[in-house]
Amino acid sequence: MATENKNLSEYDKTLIPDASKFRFGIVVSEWNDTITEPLFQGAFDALVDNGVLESNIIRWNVPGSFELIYGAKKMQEQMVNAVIVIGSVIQGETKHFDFVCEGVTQGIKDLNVMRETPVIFCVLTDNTLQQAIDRSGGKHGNKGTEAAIAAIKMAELRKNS
Ligand SMILES: Nc1c(NC[C@H](O)[C@H](O)[C@H](O)CO)[nH]c(=O)[nH]c1=O
Ligand SMILES: CC(=O)[C@@H](O)COP(=O)(O)O
Repeated sequence: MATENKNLSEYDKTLIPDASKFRFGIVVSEWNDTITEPLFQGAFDALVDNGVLESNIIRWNVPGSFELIYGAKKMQEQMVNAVIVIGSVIQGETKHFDFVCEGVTQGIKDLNVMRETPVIFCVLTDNTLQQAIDRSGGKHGNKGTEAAIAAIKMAELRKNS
């Protein structure tokens, strides 16, 4: 199902596990911060809306999405139940978009494979700025909200497995 058929901000609180005892690390890319800041706010608000204490949410910034890999790796070493990485990669004139997107995707995948702390992929990879706006609080909702719910569910799965 494409994003255009699903609002990223919608969730049923009755289906979300109790997150009041969980700690979360959020690593935020500074590139395209007009997009990554609303994504962070969406994630932060959703975590708090589901019982997470504000003091149990750690935020670190990194320069760009490619650095999310290292930031997430170091965040996994903190006492957190799950990590969320937040980035916005927007197509430019060159193939750099392809390499950044592939690199971040593979790097975050590797961290999920090699380590115990789940890392949630909240990295928008858009053709245009408008597509990014639409997915960071615009007409399609906020992917940060979606990522927060995924983080809670994966923290619960880790606790029970
Ligand atoms: N063009 C975008 C970048 N590029 C920067 C890289 O992520 C990285 O910081 C740099 O190559 C140094 O290692 N980053 C984004 O997050 N979004 C972009 O659109
Ligand atoms: C994803 C990028 O690195 C890209 O936005 C940079 O733009 P350009 O390809 O025009 O250098």
